[in-house]
Order: sequence, then structure tokens, then C-alpha cells
Amino acid sequence: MTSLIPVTTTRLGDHLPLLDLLPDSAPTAWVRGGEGLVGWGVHATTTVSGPHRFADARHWWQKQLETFAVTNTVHGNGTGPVLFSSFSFSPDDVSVLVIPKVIVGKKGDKSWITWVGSDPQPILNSERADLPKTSVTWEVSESSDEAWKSGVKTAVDRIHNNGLDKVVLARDVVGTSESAIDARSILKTLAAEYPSTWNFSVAGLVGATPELLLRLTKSMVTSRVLAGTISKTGDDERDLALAASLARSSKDLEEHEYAVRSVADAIEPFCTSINVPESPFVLHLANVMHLATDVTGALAETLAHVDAFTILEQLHPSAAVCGTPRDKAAALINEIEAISRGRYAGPVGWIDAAGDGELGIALRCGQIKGDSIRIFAGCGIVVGSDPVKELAESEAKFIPMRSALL
Ligand SMILES: C=C(O[C@H]1C=CC=C(C(=O)O)[C@@H]1O)C(=O)O
Repeated sequence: MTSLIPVTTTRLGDHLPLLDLLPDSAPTAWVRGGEGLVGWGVHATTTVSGPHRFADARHWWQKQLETFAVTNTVHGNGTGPVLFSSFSFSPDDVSVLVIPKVIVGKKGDKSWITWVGSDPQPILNSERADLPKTSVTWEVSESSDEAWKSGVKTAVDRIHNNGLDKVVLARDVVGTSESAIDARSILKTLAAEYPSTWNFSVAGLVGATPELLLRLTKSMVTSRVLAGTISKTGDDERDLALAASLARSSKDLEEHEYAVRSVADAIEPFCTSINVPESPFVLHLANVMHLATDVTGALAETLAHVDAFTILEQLHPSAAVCGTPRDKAAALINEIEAISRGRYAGPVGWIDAAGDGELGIALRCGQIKGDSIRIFAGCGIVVGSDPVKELAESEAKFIPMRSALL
């Protein structure tokens, strides 16, 4: 019989700044407002793909857990062994699962460390020198802007004629640097400039998403749904007026309602009760404002075995990134979107040994590949969408990543 691998979780006396702890340029992270999880080193990693990728991911995680002897004196979500997951948008693309060697977590007044293996507790270094921002040259392609706008026009025509209500179309831009791009400096800039977002990094996909797809804690399901956007001007008074117009915009309210419905319908079968506020609030970020709705549900006690993988399978892709009806929207994306989304717009975050977890939708992000990065942005298209305005909205959604890579 092979011997079990020790996994130890213990409390930390100090509350260390999570993003300052990362010792290498390819970290794993899920951090918001200084709380969350960061990890480094790779104990094990794998990829999954295809329509059963969520079930395959669960299977692999369960098999890994069977090899562990866990000592966890801290308890609670995110303690003990943790699986960082970054799922692809489309079943045809590759999803990546990572179990880091070392994980440091913080929640409220609790900080902890988890490490895999029989080595003594790792020593943490939070004195890392500030990493310079990477400077990147972005490709400019008027023809691809024109092609994207024409895709939006096609989508609006299909919405008129084809029983489609909403579709989300995405585009990408590639930036190139003179040296390898370090995810850490991007994460730190994003965390400082977008404090209400979840800053993530998994296998080179790095970003700051304002959209929480799923938080599962024992008996509660939570999701922050976003759809409907207006760019900010930087002038507070004008932005307040714009926020009010967003909250009244029938085009944006329609776009938002489809996204909320898709999430509520997906989690309802798992819940005894669910709370969907009647109207959205306006979420202010540094670059844009969004219509936002926090949906919550109480998990049915008889379904206590339900885990994050099961719910993700139903939730993804929500109408915030795909459309309504889902199948028609996905088919149109396949037909007219000229890019491969990879893990952009897929669920990203962590899942613990109990199957609880926190995962966002990978938005406002980029995929690093050595000295280049591909950043993504998408826009919900409904009957009232205007291609020129949608292109401008997609540019506004690029701002966080572009400005983290000056
Ligand atoms: C698809 C993206 O945003 C989604 C989330 C919020 C608002 C959206 C919108 O107004 O179109 C999108 O549905 C993206 O940022 O790439």
C-alpha cells in the first residue's frame, strides 16, 4: 500500500498581505479586499475537457483527496486541501485544475497556511520588493474592429428573426512585452484599482472579475449577476447621472433580466428557497458601472451532498456570458465569434475537500503566454444593441487589463 501524503493546515499568528507572499511569477490566487487564498508550487495538476468536464474534475479531485492524510486544526471553508479551478467557456477547450503545494488563506480575523508534504511549515516572506509594471505593446487592428461590429449587427438581425433573445459576443486583443509577463504585478495593480472585484490567477489566466458565479458554503448558494453596462467618465456628478440612466435603461434592464433568470433557474432545483431582488443595483467600478443582482438560495437539506461541481454544471454558461436561450446563443457564438475564448468567461476560483467553494466568471482578464498576453472582453447583445456603442463598451472593459500593463 502506498503511504498517504500529509496535508497540514494551521493558523497563522500574523495577517500577512496575501498578494505580497507570492514567491514566483506564476501564482494561483483568488483574493478580494485582502481576503481569499493564494498558492504556489504545484503538488498536482491536470486538464479536463468535453461536456463532462465538471464531473471529470470532481472525479480527479476525489482521487487526489484519497491520497491525502489531512490534519486541519483551523476548519471552515477554504481550509485543508484546496483545488484551484479554471474551467473553459466551451466544452471543446481545455480546463485547468491545480493543487498548489502551499496555500495561505485569510478570512475575517482568521489567517492560515496549508501545505502538502512532510516538510516543516513553510517560512513566509512578505518583504518582496515591488515588481515593476510590465510594459506591453498592444496590436491595433481596424479590420478586426469592423469585423466584430459586423458580428454584432448579424446578432441583432438574428435576434429579430430567429427566436433568440440575447447573445454575448466577445473579442480579444494581444499585447507583447520585451520580457516574460509576471502575473504578480498585474494582480497587485488590479487589487489596488478594482477593490470590489475578485482578483484571480490560475495557470496564466489573470484578471479582476466583478462577477461571482457561485459561492457555496454548506447550506447557502450565492451568486452576483452582472449584465448591463455604462462607461464611466471620471466626473463624479456626471457618473451619478449616468448611473441613474443605466438603472432606467430598458435595453440594459432587459439584458440584465436574462442573466438573472438564467442563474435563478439554474440554482432553484437545489434550493428550498431563493431570494431574487426585484430590481438590480448599480455596481460602480473604476472603468464602468454595471447593473447587478445578488441572488441567494438555501440549499435543500436532502441535497446536502451537492457540491460546487454539480451546481457549476447547471450554472455555466449563464446568460451574462452566453445568452438566451442558451443553446441558440452558444450556436451563434460558435458561428460568428472569430476567437477561441479558452478559459475566458469560464468559472474560475477554488473548491475545497467538502465540495464548497467560491468561483467567479473569468472576466476582465488575460491569458499570459511567456512574453505575450491575450485579453478578452464581451458584450451582451439584445434587440436594441448598437454595434458602435458595443465596440466602445468592449474597449471600456479592456481598461483594467490594459492599465495593469502599461
Ligand atoms: C462578458 C463580459 O461582461 C459581462 C458581465 C457584465 C456585463 C456585461 C454586459 O453588459 O454586456 C457582460 O454580460 C466581459 O466583461 O467580458
